[in-house]
Amino acid sequence: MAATWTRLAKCPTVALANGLQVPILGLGTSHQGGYSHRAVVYALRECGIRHIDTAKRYGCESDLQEAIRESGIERQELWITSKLWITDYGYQTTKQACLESCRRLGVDYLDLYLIHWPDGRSPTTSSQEIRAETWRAMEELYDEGVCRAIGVSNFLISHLEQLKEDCSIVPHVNQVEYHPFQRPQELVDYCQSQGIVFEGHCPLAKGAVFTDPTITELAKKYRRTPAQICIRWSIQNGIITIPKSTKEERVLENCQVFDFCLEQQDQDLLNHLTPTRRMIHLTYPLWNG
Ligand SMILES: NC(=O)C1=CN([C@@H]2O[C@H](COP(=O)(O)OP(=O)(O)OC[C@H]3O[C@@H](n4cnc5c(N)ncnc54)[C@H](OP(=O)(O)O)[C@@H]3O)[C@@H](O)[C@H]2O)C=CC1
Ligand SMILES: O=C1CO[C@H](CO)[C@@H](O)[C@@H]1O
Repeated sequence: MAATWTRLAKCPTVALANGLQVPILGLGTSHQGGYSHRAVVYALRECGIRHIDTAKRYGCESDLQEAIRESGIERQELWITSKLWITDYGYQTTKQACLESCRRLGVDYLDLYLIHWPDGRSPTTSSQEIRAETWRAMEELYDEGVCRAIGVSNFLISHLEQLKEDCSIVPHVNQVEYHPFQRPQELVDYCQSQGIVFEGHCPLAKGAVFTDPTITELAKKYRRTPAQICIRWSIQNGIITIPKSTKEERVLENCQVFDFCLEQQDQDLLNHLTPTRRMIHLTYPLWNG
């Protein structure tokens, strides 16, 4: 176990526009597939994970408080991201939802708070208006120090362009689906040009990439698993990645990605892979740029 910790202690970070450093590898905690207290404690205590991605929607913020407490890891050593769910969009509700997430997590600040999806739900206001109002509350949460960084998730270029008209703080992060089958390069480039850090979610495409012949061949070549190839690929592209597993042995496997390197030709292969399967969030464009 100590060896893994040593490797993760060297886990690179990605700098946000305000200078904060985000560990490039985090742990996802989506409700899909369930929550495992043991896996989270194991990730923190035994694997050296210091970055947790969660959301009100996942329903596990209170469980995470318990896992963090049990891990014994100090608050200031952790990077905790949570997200505002669509039913809370709006000025007052956003502020309240953030404080409630903090309370459930047992923290007095979040490292990063994201608007989970671009489309809020309100019968009376247009989405752009809701987003602007919501963002104003996010900016205040940032100014008040409740959130050390603020951002968005699943925003397309059009959403970011609209938000630009209304915001005084540019989102620090845009968290979007990113794996070898879904490579929104135009969006990645746009974010970079605006000083927005692009973060990848769903890095294993929930397992769909594991049977791809190119990925399985690379796994054989490097004597690694398909999951490790995908995680390493994201890291080598400089993209923050947050795989989730409820199994301790897989959490460990997903962390063992700092002791090998994909050759440039193999990185390029994955950067140009033709997806063999359509993935999640089907309402979104399929990117393979
Ligand atoms: N902002 C957003 O809208 C979204 C954010 N996210 C975030 O990204 C995180 C990761 O995405 P997620 O949707 O969970 O999916 P992932 O791409 O991380 O895949 C998770 C699935 O892969 C399995 N798995 C994990 N590691 C391995 C391994 N080494 N070998 C084989 N199978 C493995 C898991 O099963 P098992 O548990 O059995 O190991 C689980 O079924 C989320 O948990 C969430 O935090 C995700 C989707 C949308
Ligand atoms: O983060 C996520 C995980 O699951 C949700 C579905 O309930 C998604 O909407 C979301 O993007």
